[in-house]
Amino acid sequence: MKVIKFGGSSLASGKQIEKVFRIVNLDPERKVVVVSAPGKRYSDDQKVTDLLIECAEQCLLNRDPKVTFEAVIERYSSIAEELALPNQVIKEIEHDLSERLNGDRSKPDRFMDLVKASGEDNNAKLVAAYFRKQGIEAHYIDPGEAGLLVSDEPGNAQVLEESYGRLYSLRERSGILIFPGFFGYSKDGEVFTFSRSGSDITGSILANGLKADLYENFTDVDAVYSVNPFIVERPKEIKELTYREMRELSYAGFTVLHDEALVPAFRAGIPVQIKNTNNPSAPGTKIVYERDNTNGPAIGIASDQGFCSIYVSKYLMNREIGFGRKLLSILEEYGLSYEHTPSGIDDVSIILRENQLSSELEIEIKHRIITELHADEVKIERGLALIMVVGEGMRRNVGTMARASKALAKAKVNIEMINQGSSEVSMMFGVKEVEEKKAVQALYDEFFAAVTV
Ligand SMILES: Nc1ncnc2c1ncn2[C@@H]1O[C@H](COP(=O)(O)OP(=O)(O)O)[C@@H](O)[C@H]1O
Ligand SMILES: N[C@@H](CC(=O)OP(=O)(O)O)C(=O)O
Repeated sequence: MKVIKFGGSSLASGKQIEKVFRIVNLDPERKVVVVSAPGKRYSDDQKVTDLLIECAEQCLLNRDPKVTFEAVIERYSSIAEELALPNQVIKEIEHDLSERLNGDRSKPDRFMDLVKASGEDNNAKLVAAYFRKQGIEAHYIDPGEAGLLVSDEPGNAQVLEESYGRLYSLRERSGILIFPGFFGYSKDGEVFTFSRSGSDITGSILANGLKADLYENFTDVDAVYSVNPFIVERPKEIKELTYREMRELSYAGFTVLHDEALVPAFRAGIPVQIKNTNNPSAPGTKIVYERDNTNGPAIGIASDQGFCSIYVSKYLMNREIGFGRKLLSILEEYGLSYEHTPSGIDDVSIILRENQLSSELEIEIKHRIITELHADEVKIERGLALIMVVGEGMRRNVGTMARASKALAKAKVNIEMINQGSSEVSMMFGVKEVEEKKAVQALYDEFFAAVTV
């Protein structure tokens, strides 16, 4: 039995949903279909989830959401029209969304989640109606009834362990099960969504809960490429990679799969296959526990912008017990989360997402580190990009760091910081955002030019 998830790009129009129907029907093992909300039809189109967020924001500001509300309904209507679905389907969607928008707004975060979740919920109902119209037994599944329980963290929910056992009983249901992605229910029966792109997580949870043989994730690219195709032209496709490699890469910028979507499948030992809805015969990329290591030290290079570093130096820092703890507890007091902490004998850098650090907060934190920790120097640098070179092969190949730094030097990219992950499957380079493209290209040429991935 297989769980198959379709992303927003695969459900953006009636034509796309017809492809989804054909793909599901091609393989009788494809029983559980997880759907996202309709995504972009072309590059500057709007995702339904973004429209819903706008709608909820307008309500919270006591503004009339009419125009945005109509834009959402128009997206579903045009899909229904293409698929020749009865108007009743759209009437129900309209009714559902108005009810949500007229609901309790006293807890804005929860209100937002309830509205956001309607994107996938209503799309699942629409897709199920289409499958039935095509003569296939298909059922919309309510995640609450199915037992998908999550923590009550708005916009950032986590699955609760007991969900897995409950979801298993879905195996007994007949027909194709159309399950909305992106959200679950708290123990109090309220809707909470995962973080953005979280339908990938739903698919993985279901694969685990139902003990599926495979979790197929259908998107709009033929494979996971060794580097973001927007940075390097026609990069090499990855045929197979490990959970660990994919987790590092998705966390560091491979948006093709949510970085939290691997753990549930990994824990149950279920392989994940990435495939293209627009080209389903392409073999895609398989994510597995172990792979043959034939491609040299690196399998992929991911990068992302929007980081800053807090550099702290103090003579004899190495001898001061508790310095690191005190430093991190200052950040903790302000609720800041950090990504990396490369360190030397007398200095340490803390890398964090810069959108967490306003200029007022920057001044306050700097002041506290100097006065409370008696640091010699504190420097905050913004506009950094982090580049992650990832590969299980690094453990076996000597000199990978030397090759990477030499390639960056040759391209005249200044390395702001280096961090070798303790997992030994990744190394991180911090560079100025303006140098990101050049740096990624240089590393790609170094590690992939002569390699079959
Ligand atoms: N290394 C990579 N390999 C493949 N796609 C990538 C990579 N890095 C970023 N992407 C982007 O991920 C996109 C697919 O993910 P996403 O937009 O979330 O799709 P979906 O709508 O199917 O959920 C691709 O269109 C591509 O632009
Ligand atoms: N629709 C939600 C969840 C999701 O997973 O979407 P997509 O499959 O289009 O990335 C979002 O946009 O965040």
